[in-house]
Amino acid sequence: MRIRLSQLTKTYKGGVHALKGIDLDVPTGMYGLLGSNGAGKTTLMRILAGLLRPTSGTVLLGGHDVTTKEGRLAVQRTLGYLPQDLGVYPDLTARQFLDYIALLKGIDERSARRRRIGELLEVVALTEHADRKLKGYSGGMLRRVGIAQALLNDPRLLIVDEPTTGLDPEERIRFRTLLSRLAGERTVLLSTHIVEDVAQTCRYLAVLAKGRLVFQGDVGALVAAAHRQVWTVTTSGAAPSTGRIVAALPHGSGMRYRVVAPVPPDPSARPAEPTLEDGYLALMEAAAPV
Ligand SMILES: Nc1ncnc2c1ncn2[C@@H]1O[C@H](COP(=O)(O)OP(=O)(O)OP(=O)(O)O)[C@@H](O)[C@H]1O
Repeated sequence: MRIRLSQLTKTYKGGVHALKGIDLDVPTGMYGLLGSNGAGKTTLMRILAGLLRPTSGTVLLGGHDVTTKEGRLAVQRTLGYLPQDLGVYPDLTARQFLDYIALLKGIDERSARRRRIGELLEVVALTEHADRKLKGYSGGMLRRVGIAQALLNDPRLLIVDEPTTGLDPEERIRFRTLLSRLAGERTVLLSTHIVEDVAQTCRYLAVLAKGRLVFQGDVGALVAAAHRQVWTVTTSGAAPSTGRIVAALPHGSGMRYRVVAPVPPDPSARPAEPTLEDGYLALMEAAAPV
């Protein structure tokens, strides 16, 4: 399902400008939305999910304008949302919890619910834990229950807000692989501040900084934008005084620094091959130099 945003703004009561004139076009497949804390990601996700009204602008999901009541109703059935803070009932088992959400989503027929929940427990690899109470689940397992509830209505658009925060490395990799598998013909919009999650799963991404869209395009273009902006500096110990240091490793009797800066941070600096993280940091550096 294609997403088209035009001139989208959100100003909260009290005057916080959370989104400032966003124009964005999201194709089908897995799409990353990167931004630091407070950049406006959750605000954007909640507007897309129809839970928050924008101050101005249009939001088209598969051609329906979700800023109108008719548009929201039209897309409700084709949208799945995993919020940052999904509340669960700890005394329910995963199967009971999913059954309860399926009822809320209007899957009235008991056998249809049972079948769908069985399928989804398989998809998220929780079948063997399905009859355990949620209070005994790890963070990663709870996140997978969250995905299962978002998939109950087989949505064409799946919105996931910072799903890997706080997960251990194995769970993070497992979770993002699951999201990639789900993408296929769906649009999966992954909002995160973890650059590696986007690098490993998305071909396209957008970057938000302080409510503004500062990049949209393919991952390769953001990496390429950091060309000749990433440097290796080897010193006897002292850190370079300009640029953003992204790594510092002991090297012989001194130190080797990796630095993101628009110009060489030191006469001895050598250009280094950029990664997506470097591209992201170079963009942030340009938006708000340290
Ligand atoms: N209900 C609200 N009322 C007033 N200001 C808000 C509200 N919700 C968010 N904000 C402000 O809007 C800005 C964007 O917040 P938002 O939660 O969308 O960012 P985010 O990128 O999701 O951040 P995080 O990664 O920390 O969740 C922040 O300055 C935040 O303090």
